[in-house]
Amino acid sequence: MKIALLGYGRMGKTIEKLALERNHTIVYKTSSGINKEELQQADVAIDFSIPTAAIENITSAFKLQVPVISGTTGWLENYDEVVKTCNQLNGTFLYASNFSLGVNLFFNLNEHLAKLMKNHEQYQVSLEEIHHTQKLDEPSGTAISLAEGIINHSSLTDWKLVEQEDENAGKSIPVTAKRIENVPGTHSISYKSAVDDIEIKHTAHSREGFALGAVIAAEWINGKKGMYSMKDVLQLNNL
Ligand SMILES: NC(=O)C1=CN([C@@H]2O[C@H](COP(=O)(O)OP(=O)(O)OC[C@H]3O[C@@H](n4cnc5c(N)ncnc54)[C@H](O)[C@@H]3O)[C@@H](O)[C@H]2O)C=CC1
Ligand SMILES: O=C(O)C1=N[C@H](C(=O)O)C[C@H](O)C1
Repeated sequence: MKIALLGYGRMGKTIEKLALERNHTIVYKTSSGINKEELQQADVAIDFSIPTAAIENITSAFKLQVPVISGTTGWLENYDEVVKTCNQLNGTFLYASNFSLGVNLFFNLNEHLAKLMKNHEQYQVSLEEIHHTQKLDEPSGTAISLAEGIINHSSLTDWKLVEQEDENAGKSIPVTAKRIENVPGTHSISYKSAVDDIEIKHTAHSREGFALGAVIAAEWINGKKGMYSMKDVLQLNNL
């Protein structure tokens, strides 16, 4: 498969290594803006760039009829607009806040736990994410997805970025974001009562899991039309 890498930083480079190991070819890579002639050589584009570039990169791929995978976080307030553009331009799109198999299983576990805890209001839920100090956005896209998973199954209505996890966030889920040198991505969800705590946690040991998930998604989407998610790729819909 011929792949275009839109964003050639930490993730772009890890994806390149895994894609080559899986016998794919990188036909185009960019760290600034799009060259249309080069992008249209690709079977699939993979965007891991920066929040302010993602929408333009994704839209360029739609216009050229190149299926696009995006893992860039920090632009999700415009997600509905991008879905509209994808439909108007008959494009192909898959966004995931986290492409690793482990985190996608963890998303499922989080929703199961939220359902279980729904009627036990003596437990206060909170969410913590830890990432490397170069990360541009906070909270992480993964933390937002986890918060949405809890909101879908509880009486909480929103999430709120707070300094301290015990800060009163009202009907919102308090989310803390810590930045520590070289941490690839750690997410934990705690339910705390006066007498005990329940906690689930996912710790990425490197970027390889994210990159492998993105390449698997690119292989899966090649030749398809429309909007998809990692639930489609990993067939996690009916768990
Ligand atoms: N969904 C997932 O599984 C994961 C998502 N991410 C997200 O992916 C994004 C990239 O992460 P990293 O690779 O760690 O960041 P990075 O900072 O190492 O790489 C971003 C690259 O994008 C380039 N860039 C800037 N403007 C551009 C443009 N107009 N077009 C193309 N490239 C452009 C930068 O020069 C840089 O090389 C972030 O938003 C991060 O949150 C990161 C890891 C996993
Ligand atoms: O910026 C990162 O590094 C990561 N970003 C994603 C996010 O915002 O959730 C995924 C992963 O945690 C690493």
